[in-house]
Amino acid sequence: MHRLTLSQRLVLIVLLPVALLAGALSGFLLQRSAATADAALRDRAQAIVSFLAPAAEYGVFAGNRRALSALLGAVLEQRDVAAASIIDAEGGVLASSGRRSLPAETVLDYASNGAARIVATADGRLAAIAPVAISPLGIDDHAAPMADDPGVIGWVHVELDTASLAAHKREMIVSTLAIAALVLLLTLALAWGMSRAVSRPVAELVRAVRRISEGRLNSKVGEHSGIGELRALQRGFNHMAQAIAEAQNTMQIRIDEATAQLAHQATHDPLTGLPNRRAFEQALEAAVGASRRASDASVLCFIDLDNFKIVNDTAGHAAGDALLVRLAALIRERVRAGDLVARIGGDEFALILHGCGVAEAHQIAENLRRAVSEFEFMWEGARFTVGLSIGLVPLDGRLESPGDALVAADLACYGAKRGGRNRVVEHTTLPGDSRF
Ligand SMILES: Nc1nc2c(ncn2[C@@H]2O[C@H](COP(=O)(O)OP(=O)(O)OP(=O)(O)O)[C@@H](O)[C@H]2O)c(=O)[nH]1
Repeated sequence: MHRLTLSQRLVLIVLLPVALLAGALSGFLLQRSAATADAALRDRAQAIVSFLAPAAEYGVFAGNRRALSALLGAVLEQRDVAAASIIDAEGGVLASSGRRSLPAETVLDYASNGAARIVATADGRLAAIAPVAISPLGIDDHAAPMADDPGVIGWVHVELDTASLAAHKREMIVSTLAIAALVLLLTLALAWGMSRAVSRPVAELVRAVRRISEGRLNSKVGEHSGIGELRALQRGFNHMAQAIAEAQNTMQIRIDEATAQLAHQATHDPLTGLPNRRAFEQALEAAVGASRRASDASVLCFIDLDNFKIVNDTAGHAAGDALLVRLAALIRERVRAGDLVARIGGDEFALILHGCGVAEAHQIAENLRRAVSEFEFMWEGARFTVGLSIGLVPLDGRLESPGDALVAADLACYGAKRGGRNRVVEHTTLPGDSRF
């Protein structure tokens, strides 16, 4: 039973009681109708002999066999009458018609010992026996003659064939079973339709829940169930699935934003928004590698602000911060789109000028230096100017590592500081060289 599907269970729930009821009702009706048919046949047999006995009185009394035979001929024309006979009080057959099942002695036995007037014979007939009595009043329903009544002068006996009764019973059984089968078939069709109306939406919901649990959150079900409660369930499910999908989308967007923000924070300077030292070191490693592998030349510039500390000390840290932001933008505007500008320390910046010759790099660096030195920073009425000391190193494949490149650029910048600040100095010797 536990292996049955929902649909099969629903069909069984409806069909079982109906089948039991149909069986019980059919049995009851068949029994009742069989009993009624039996009783009707017995009544007919009784009625025939009750009519025949007084009619035969004169013939028996007079021994008029011809009249009695004519009487029996009329009786034999009655429906289902298979045989009839009239016997005298001693058992002598006065008239007989049809093929009798009960011999005269047996009829006399039944009659004389007062046994039932209606008996079933061995070959399936129904026999009715009635006395023929001399009575001025005839056969009286209220005072029927008894077997040992001296007025009894003979007996009439009629045998009814029960074949048509049996056929009638068979017809009853067949038609009752056919009606029961029809009722069961109709109930089955109805139960099947009902169970499908319930089980199909439920199965669809189960499939959708499974899809959602597998991560397919856009799963929906149809909202066209004919059953109101199920339709409400379908709508509710779709709203719920949509809410889950939207919550998931919102969450994913926030996760993506947070991830992007974290990635940006990991590689950018929060004050100026420029790539930070970490991003710069990665870019420098790539540039040095490219210069050594494919002679893909670049130029590294190490930039240190001149006299920046004065701004901090005079106008405060916030002023220093604001100046750093302005200078970062100023530098960014003056290099090419593909060049890298990074803030790698407090007042230190670095440039990687990709695919750039030394002469062009000098031009760019000089342009920057001039622009910064000409820039006047105003803060609360005070005016500040700063300069740039720039150390320039060609990444032409001769430097072995990013570390070497950075040391060389730092040294060149230091040279610019030593040379009086606000200038561009190119580093021309190699690491390992005694002058490096
Ligand atoms: N406002 C601000 N100041 C910073 C920041 N990071 C570093 N500094 C300051 O920048 C200054 C850098 O020192 P120095 O390079 O010696 O100052 P300088 O005046 O430029 O000296 P020279 O390079 O010799 O010209 C220090 O006073 C630091 O406190 C920052 O993020 N914001």
